[in-house]
Amino acid sequence: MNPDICRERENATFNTETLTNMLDGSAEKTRRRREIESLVINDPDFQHDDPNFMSRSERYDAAVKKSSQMIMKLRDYGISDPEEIYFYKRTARRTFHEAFGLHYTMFLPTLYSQCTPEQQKKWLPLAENFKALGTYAQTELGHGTHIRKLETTATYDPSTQEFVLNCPTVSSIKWWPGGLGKTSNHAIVLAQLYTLGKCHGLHAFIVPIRCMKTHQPLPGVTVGDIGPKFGFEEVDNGYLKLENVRIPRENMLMKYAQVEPDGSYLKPPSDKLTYGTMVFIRAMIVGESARALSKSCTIAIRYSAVRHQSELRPGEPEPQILDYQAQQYKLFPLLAAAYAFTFVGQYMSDTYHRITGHINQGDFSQLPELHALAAGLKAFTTWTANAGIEVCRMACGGHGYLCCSGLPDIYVTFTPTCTYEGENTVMMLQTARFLVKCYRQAREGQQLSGTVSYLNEQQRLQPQPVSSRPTVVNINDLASLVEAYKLRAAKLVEVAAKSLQGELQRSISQEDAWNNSSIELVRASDAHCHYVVVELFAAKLSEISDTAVHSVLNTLALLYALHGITLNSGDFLQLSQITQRIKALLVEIRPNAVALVDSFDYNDEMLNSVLGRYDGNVYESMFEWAKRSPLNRTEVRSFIIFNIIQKK
Ligand SMILES: CCCCC/C=C\C/C=C\C/C=C\CCCCC(=O)SCCNC(=O)CCNC(=O)[C@H](O)C(C)(C)COP(=O)(O)OP(=O)(O)OC[C@H]1O[C@@H](n2cnc3c(N)ncnc32)[C@H](O)[C@@H]1OP(=O)(O)O
Ligand SMILES: Cc1cc2nc3c(=O)[nH]c(=O)nc-3n(C[C@H](O)[C@H](O)[C@H](O)COP(=O)(O)OP(=O)(O)OC[C@H]3O[C@@H](n4cnc5c(N)ncnc54)[C@H](O)[C@@H]3O)c2cc1C
Repeated sequence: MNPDICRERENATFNTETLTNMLDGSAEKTRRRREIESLVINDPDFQHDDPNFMSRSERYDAAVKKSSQMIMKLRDYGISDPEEIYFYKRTARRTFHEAFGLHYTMFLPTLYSQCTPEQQKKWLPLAENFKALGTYAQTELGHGTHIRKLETTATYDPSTQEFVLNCPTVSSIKWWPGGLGKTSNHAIVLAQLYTLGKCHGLHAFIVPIRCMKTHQPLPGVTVGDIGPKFGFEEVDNGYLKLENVRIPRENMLMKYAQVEPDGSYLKPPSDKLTYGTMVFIRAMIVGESARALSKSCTIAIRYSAVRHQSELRPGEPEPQILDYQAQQYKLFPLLAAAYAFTFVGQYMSDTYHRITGHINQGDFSQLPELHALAAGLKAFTTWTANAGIEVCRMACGGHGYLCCSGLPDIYVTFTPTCTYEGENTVMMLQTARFLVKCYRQAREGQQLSGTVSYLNEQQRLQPQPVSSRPTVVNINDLASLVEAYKLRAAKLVEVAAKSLQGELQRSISQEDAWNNSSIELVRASDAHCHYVVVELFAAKLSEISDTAVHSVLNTLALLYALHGITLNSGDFLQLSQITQRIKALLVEIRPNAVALVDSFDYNDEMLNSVLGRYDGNVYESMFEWAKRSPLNRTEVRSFIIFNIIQKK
């Protein structure tokens, strides 16, 4: 064990196991999670070479093999709890996505949430036994964001009681769905529904695309892989062109909207229920932001504890780079954000399941807030985590740029979360739409609830415009900082609403007024989400009984809130002593930095990083890894070329 990393662990002021148990929910949950992870770690079937040493085709084949092995092994172990399946798979996946990812994350959830009981009876056994292997095909070459303008059509033929699916133009070709290119034999296809000559908008259809026996594309189906990407190399994101493909009427997901045999259309209680799967994934991505950022912090902070470089004081030995204030200022606010997003991810998942429970009982009243919260937090956390992963990579110097550091793979796998499942700017504008509506309701005296109730509060406190009020902050008191973030959010929502109002008074259209206020609208959503994150971090602290853990997390929460103020100092009254306070907090966190990342409890296999190894033996591991590179399988590779050059 590297002596530096040993010393770091000896200096910690709290028990990492206590914090790990808190993050898992209990000591028993930690035990069970580790037990499941060890099933993968000790399984020779999952000991394979680094995918970075493979070609794209080899990576895809290996991913399909791993997905298949996981299915069989989970069955053999009798593991069926979704959370335990997730622990097993994320250990086996390491940093990468799996070939059957879309089947689990979107195809199955769509069947669960949008099929009638009769349709579930038919499709769930097929899908749960992987006979029907599916994806979610919504995006087209011409449209990803603006889904009301998707062009694929599903036209009902009452004479045969079938839907005829068509991609009428090149821009209507389905493009991007994960697992579509080579893996899936079915797809949930989002298409404009036409019946009795009328268009009823976007609906979901189960479309067979490959023969379940031969896996050959079915008649009228053109399908394939869209080619190499920035990352996701083991995933066959694909294209799908449908030409007069007929499916039975019963293949339209009819839990909310129906087409009768004669073609008559029965509309849903809300036309946004078709968008439900997207809300689910957005809500889940918040937790993914926490995991990607916490893994990156684990790697960068452990490496910074064992890396010695330069000279702090002449004549002294080279210090650990973690002792540089600049290195701490890079990494510790990200460590604080990783903990904040861990708690927000738990809150978002709980809120999603609570509200969808009400929706399943027919109460749709909280759907707007769920959509706004999931959209905003997905954008806010992925933008922060995306940038943070890059900071962690660069904080590791040249070795961070090596694939064996794990950081490039974390980055290229995580970065599309800022785009897929709702492009982040678009999502922030969706949240802003909800905030402006709530602001107007508060102005009219309506009582708001949930995460926007502060808009009432600000109205009651003082009738004068919120934006004119100074932000007075006690920088050592988290409650005071939460109030500052609340006031900032209220201010920026008011500024956005007033910008809209001002635009409208110039008698331009609502749409142009909206577009001309987009900057204020996005900033209002960002401030709202930032307040929600700070508020939830503070609320979590009140649940922690262990004083040592409470103290170290309180320090992190203060750092997260104060650092956020310096990043947005224009919105807060710039408090000169904030920087000094931040420096003092960095010093307070320093002795606990490694223990705090240890508490995330990532085993080396999942971390997949020679820089972030638990034992800190970095250099030896880097050299061993490099020697396994395919280019090193022969001592000489281009001798012929050198020969030609030398002969000239
Ligand atoms: C099983 C374990 C799972 C674990 C998973 C964990 C993590 C996940 C990790 C990885 C996932 C792996 C792969 C994922 C791959 C990615 C897959 C995809 O990308 S699928 C495609 C995603 N595409 C999109 O997200 C499209 C984005 N665009 C839209 O959603 C819409 O076009 C829009 C921007 C929202 C605009 O819609 P529309 O034009 O219809 O609406 P507006 O006119 O703006 O507003 C009208 C009204 O509707 C409300 N609303 C909009 N959307 C929703 C919604 N989803 N739910 C509820 N309500 C909605 C909106 O608020 C307005 O209301 P009001 O103001 O009251 O009028
Ligand atoms: C790795 C990956 C996996 C994917 N998997 C799937 C999948 O499985 N199934 C599927 O259906 N799709 C999938 N997608 C597609 C994804 O959902 C879309 O790319 C995403 O919804 C963004 O849409 P777009 O590509 O059309 O971007 P665009 O909307 O064209 O975005 C381009 C720019 O336009 C801006 N913009 C667009 N509209 C507005 C507006 N109203 N106001 C202000 N600015 C605006 C955006 O902010 C952005 O800056 C995947 C994409 C990726 C990268």
